[in-house]
Amino acid sequence: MENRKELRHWLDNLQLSHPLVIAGPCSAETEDQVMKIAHQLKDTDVSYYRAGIWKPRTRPGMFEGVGSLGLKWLQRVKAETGLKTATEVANRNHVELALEHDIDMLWIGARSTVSPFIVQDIADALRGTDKIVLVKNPVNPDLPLWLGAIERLASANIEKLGVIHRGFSTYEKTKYRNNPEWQIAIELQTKFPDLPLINDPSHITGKRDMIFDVSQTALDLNFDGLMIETHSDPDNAWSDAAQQVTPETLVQIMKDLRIRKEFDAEAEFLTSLNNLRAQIDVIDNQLIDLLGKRMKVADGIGKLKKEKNVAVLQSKRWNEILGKMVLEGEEKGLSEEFTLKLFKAIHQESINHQEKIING
Ligand SMILES: O=C(O)C(=O)C[C@]1(C(=O)O)C=C[C@@H](O)C=C1
Repeated sequence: MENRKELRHWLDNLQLSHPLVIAGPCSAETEDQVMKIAHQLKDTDVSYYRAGIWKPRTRPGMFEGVGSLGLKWLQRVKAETGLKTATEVANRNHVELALEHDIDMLWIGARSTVSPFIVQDIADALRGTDKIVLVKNPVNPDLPLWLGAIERLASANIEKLGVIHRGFSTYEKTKYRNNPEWQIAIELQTKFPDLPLINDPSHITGKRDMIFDVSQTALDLNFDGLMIETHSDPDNAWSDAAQQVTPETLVQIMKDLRIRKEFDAEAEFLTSLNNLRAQIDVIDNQLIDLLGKRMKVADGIGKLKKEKNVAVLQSKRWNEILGKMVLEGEEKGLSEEFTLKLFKAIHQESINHQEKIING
C-alpha cells in the first residue's frame, strides 16, 4: 500500500479547528450511564462518542461488556446528542451487529491486530463499508504487523482508514501501562503521512494524571487526534477505572493542550531552523564517522581474540563501560534510558563485527 492524499479526506471533511477527539466510557455499563456521559460531552470538542460493548479482558470472570444491547444505547446517543458513535469490533458477528446499528466508526483492538486471521475476517465482514475503520497497534511493537492489518482493510475496499497508537506491552515494568515507543508511531507517520493517526493516552498511561502529558507529546508529534476514555464517575467504572477522566477534566485537558502547527513559512524562522539543521548535519556525520572508527578498533580486538582463542563477550568490561557512560551521559543531559539503549546497540554491532572476524 502506498501513501495517498485521499487517506485524509474523511478527517479533512470534518473541518475541525482542533484535533479530532473521540471520548466516552471504557465500557457501556447501563443505559443511564451511557446517556449521562453523552449529554455531558455533547457541546465539547468531542466528535465521536466511544463505548466498549464487547470487552476483551485479560482474565475471564471480569466484566466482559453488555453486548449488543449497548448498541441500541449508542443509537440513542446519536439521536439525542448528534454525537457520532464508535466501538470496538473483534469478529464478524460484532461487525454485522455494529453495521446494523449504524455505528459510525469501528476500531480493531490491539489484541485483534496481532492476528492476521482475525483482521482478515473483520476486513471481509466490512468489505466496501463507508464507515470509518481504525486499527490499534498490535500489543507487541511490530510495525509490519500493524501495517499488514491496514493493508488487509485497504484491500477490502475500505476507504476511510486510520490508526490508533495505544502503546505496547513490555515484560519489564515501566511507568506506563503500555510503553509508547514513539519511534514506531513516527515511522508509521513517515511511511503514511496522510493516514490519520490518533493517540490513545488512556491505554498508554493507565493513569489519569499522566494523560495530559502524553496527549501533549502526541500533538507535538503531529498526531491528528486523541481517544480519551471519559466517565462521569471514573472511580466506580466497571473497567479501567484508574485511567478514565471526568467530562470536566477532558474539557480542561483540551483547553490546556498547546496545538502547534506543522510548519511556519516566516523567513526569520526558516533561517534559524536551517542554521540549526546544518549544525545537526555536521554532528550526525561526526557521529557516523566516530562509530565507524570504533568498529575498526573492535575489529582489531576481534583479530587478537581469534589468535588467542578468547571469547567475544566480556561481561565485566562491558558492564564497566555501561556504568561509566550512563554517568557521563547524565552530565551531558542524556537520560539513562537513552544511554543504555545507545550503548547496547553499539555493543551489539561490535559483537557482530568480532563474530565475523573470529568465524571468518
Ligand atoms: O573489550 C573487549 O573485549 C571488546 O571486545 C570490546 C567490547 C566493546 O565494543 O566495547 C565488545 C565486546 C565485549 O563484550 C566488551 C567490549
